[in-house]
Amino acid sequence: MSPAGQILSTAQMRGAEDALIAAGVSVEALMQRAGQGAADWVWRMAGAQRRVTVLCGPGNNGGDGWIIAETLRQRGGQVAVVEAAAPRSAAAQVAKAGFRGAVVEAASGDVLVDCLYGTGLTRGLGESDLALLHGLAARHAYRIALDVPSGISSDTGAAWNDGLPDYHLTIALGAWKPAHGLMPACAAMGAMRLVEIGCAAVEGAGRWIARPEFSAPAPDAHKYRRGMLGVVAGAMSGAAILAATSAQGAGAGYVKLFAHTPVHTPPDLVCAAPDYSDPRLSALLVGPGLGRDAQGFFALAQAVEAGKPLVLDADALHLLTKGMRATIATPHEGELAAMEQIFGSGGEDKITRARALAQASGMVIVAKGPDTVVAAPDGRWALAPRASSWLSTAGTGDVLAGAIASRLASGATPFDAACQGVWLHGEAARITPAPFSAGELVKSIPSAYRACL
Ligand SMILES: NC(=O)C1=CN([C@@H]2O[C@H](COP(=O)(O)OP(=O)(O)OC[C@H]3O[C@@H](n4cnc5c(N)ncnc54)[C@H](OP(=O)(O)O)[C@@H]3O)[C@@H](O)[C@H]2O)[C@@H](O)CC1
Ligand SMILES: [K+]
Repeated sequence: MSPAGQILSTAQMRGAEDALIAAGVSVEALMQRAGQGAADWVWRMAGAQRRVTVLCGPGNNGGDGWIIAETLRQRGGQVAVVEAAAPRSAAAQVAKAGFRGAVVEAASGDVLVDCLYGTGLTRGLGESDLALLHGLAARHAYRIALDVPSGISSDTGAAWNDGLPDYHLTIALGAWKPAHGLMPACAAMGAMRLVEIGCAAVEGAGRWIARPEFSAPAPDAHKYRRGMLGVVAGAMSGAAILAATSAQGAGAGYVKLFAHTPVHTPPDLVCAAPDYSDPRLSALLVGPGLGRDAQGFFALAQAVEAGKPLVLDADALHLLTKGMRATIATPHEGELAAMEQIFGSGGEDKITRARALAQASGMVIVAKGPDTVVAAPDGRWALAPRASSWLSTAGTGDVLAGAIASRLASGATPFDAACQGVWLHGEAARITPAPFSAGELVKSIPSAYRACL
């Protein structure tokens, strides 16, 4: 994997930095790279006209701040430093010694650069740090967080303190961190930019879900070769029809609705009684609108028995039993908790939880929500880029499940199918005029697909 998009925990980031240091790069040189790269972004926002205040804490995040301040000063920027605490590390002390500008007690200005704490924060901010941060945040209209906003856990995205300021820009250093994609932290980060410092690819790193690349069907393609998906309908057939419509737009050549009683479907969607013996059937989706009664359980058990690549969503995730094998599951928070009960897994944050559940269940887990995590049983994991908050409406999960199942039926590996479906869903939301219903969202799936050709 390329190091460019990798997402590293604090421990992995330290390892990557240690590897650079072992290869002969000094900590001071790394700090210069990080600080100067960040200063470029601050300069883009502030230029020479706007007054910049850099808040420097005791660690290397503060060290970066001193370098940012000096870099801006040398370019002719108006910059002052507020020193929350004296630097503790040798590199940060060198950085401070290199600053030739003004150090002030309290400041107002146009742009605040928060370099109070970065990845080394181990507990909540104390009262004086909080008061300083709040006061400065209130007196600066534009706020930039360096690496991560001070007061949040870089590994989990949790806030150590209540009521932390929000930011217009967050500049990640060296690599992305889990907090850049996890709630609640990522909601307060504004735009996000990365400054590279030369880290190599790290084993076990996460990655961002990126736009997939698809190609037009081969000249001799036919509907079965492009993938045939069966969507199992249950008590509420509307949800299954929505998922099936999404699947039709996401690449599968043939989508069939399996219903025990005839359902009125659009003209291009075939409805038939469940028959899983067709060897051309390449994947199944069960769960949207299934119902949680005995009939729902029977339909789920039948689908599992078919032994096809299988996507589980919604009610199927509540009916699931430990022995049932499936390929991909797409739980929201409540369904994730229900699955954790079934498989006996858990964890502190969403990435850990999704990875633990993937390992315990043997399925690719799409832990969906405002911060969607995809995790595979082999340890791979990925985060979805921030998606439209208008997705918080009924039926959008059915659209997602349909898109993922369609990619699986089309021949993508389970992990890729999950990531591709998540991307198509996010892109469809981006291009659909808001506010939208799930029915409007699903109409944008083909356009999202087209963006990948
Ligand atoms: N290493 C490198 O090569 C590079 C690192 N880079 C930069 O370094 C940052 C990570 O640096 P860091 O590890 O020094 O952590 P950082 O968050 O600045 O401060 C930790 C200090 O604060 C203290 N402390 C912790 N919590 C506290 C609290 N609540 N209240 C009070 N004190 C608290 C803690 O000491 P403690 O009290 O826990 O013993 C420690 O002294 C990273 O985000 C990036 O900006 C880049 O320049 C690239 C090169
Ligand atoms: K910070």
